[in-house]
Amino acid sequence: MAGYNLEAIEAAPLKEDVDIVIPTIRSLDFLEQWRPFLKHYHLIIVQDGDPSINIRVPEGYDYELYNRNDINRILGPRANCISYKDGGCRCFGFMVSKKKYIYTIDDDCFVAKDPSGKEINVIAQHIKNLETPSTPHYFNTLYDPFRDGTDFVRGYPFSLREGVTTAISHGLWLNIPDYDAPTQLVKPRERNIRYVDAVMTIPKGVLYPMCGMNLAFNRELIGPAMYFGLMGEGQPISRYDDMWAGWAAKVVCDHLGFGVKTGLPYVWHSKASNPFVNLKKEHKGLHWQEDMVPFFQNLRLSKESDTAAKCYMELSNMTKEKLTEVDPYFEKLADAMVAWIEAWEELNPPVDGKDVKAK
Ligand SMILES: O=c1ccn([C@@H]2O[C@H](COP(=O)(O)OP(=O)(O)O[C@H]3O[C@@H](CO)[C@H](O)[C@H]3O)[C@@H](O)[C@H]2O)c(=O)[nH]1
Ligand SMILES: [Mn+2]
Repeated sequence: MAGYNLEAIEAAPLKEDVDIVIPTIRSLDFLEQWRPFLKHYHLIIVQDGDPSINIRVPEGYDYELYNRNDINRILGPRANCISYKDGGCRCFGFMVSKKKYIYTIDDDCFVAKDPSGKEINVIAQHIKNLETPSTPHYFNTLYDPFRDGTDFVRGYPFSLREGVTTAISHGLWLNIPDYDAPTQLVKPRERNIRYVDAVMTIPKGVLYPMCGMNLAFNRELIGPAMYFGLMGEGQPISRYDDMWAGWAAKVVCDHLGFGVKTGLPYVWHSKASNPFVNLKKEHKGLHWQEDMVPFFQNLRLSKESDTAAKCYMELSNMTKEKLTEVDPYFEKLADAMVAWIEAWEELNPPVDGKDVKAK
């Protein structure tokens, strides 16, 4: 696609502009294998669970590490908005970063190979996805027209070919797919071995189940809407952290005129979490998603909400108003959403008194 120097994006991995956020309750040994691709980047590690455990960060990495004591110290009374004993604690890392882009990855994901056997540079592909426009208003049947060797197909209106700024790049997984507990239970041996060489824009008005395992986004544009909710210990729900963030961030992107892509790059997801444990953690979410998804599908944000933070405050009011009838938990979640935005704004004061506004 003319006008975008994809070679240059590949050669320059934007190391000054990207932070890598890793939530972990296990070990960081997986970083040994990632060294060729991740060693140039700054890591923000969010250690979940017992803060007295010392976790080892493999040699040579530049990193910040936060445990629960650090989160409590930095956020004070607002620390309650960060989940405990749930991968959703990763969003604390989004808040303390100062970079334009975030790449977040789970600690059981490894370097995947493309069908030619070449190791996949996840950051290079996510940056390509993010630095080229999305096309949410009309579907291109040859997928992302901004990739090398393809373009807009016949019948694609020229007025729409400029596209919109991309805010989210959702990458996929080989080996262990991101299934819910019931699907894991009935297909314990299923593995994803299908490498689909495609990136596509998720159309405007369409929601999707966003997985936090291999995800990149522009935190300047959409960071405040990437709240992974209030889940885990002390809450009636877990493992819907990324789902909540994905639904909210998509409606905010649609409202502000930003795009969301899904597809490449792949990671190799190594570990199947225990489906029985997952069922216990997820069962309320399995019921509530039948209400949460229509809630996000039907809501309309106001014209006055012209930044991600303002949209998110409006979403918090709507959550309280509409979802509390599903369960009183949603009132707590709505309050946590407000605390999240207040904490975000304290740690990320608007530059020159201004937030990033919609186009
Ligand atoms: O209490 C916890 C549990 C986990 N983590 C860290 O979060 C990620 C993902 O955890 P895990 O690999 O156990 O979960 P999966 O089922 O394979 O992954 C999917 O579930 C999602 C919902 O939480 C998650 O985003 C998906 O990728 C690992 O890094 C764990 O160490 C944690 O911090 N606290
Ligand atoms: Mn996993």
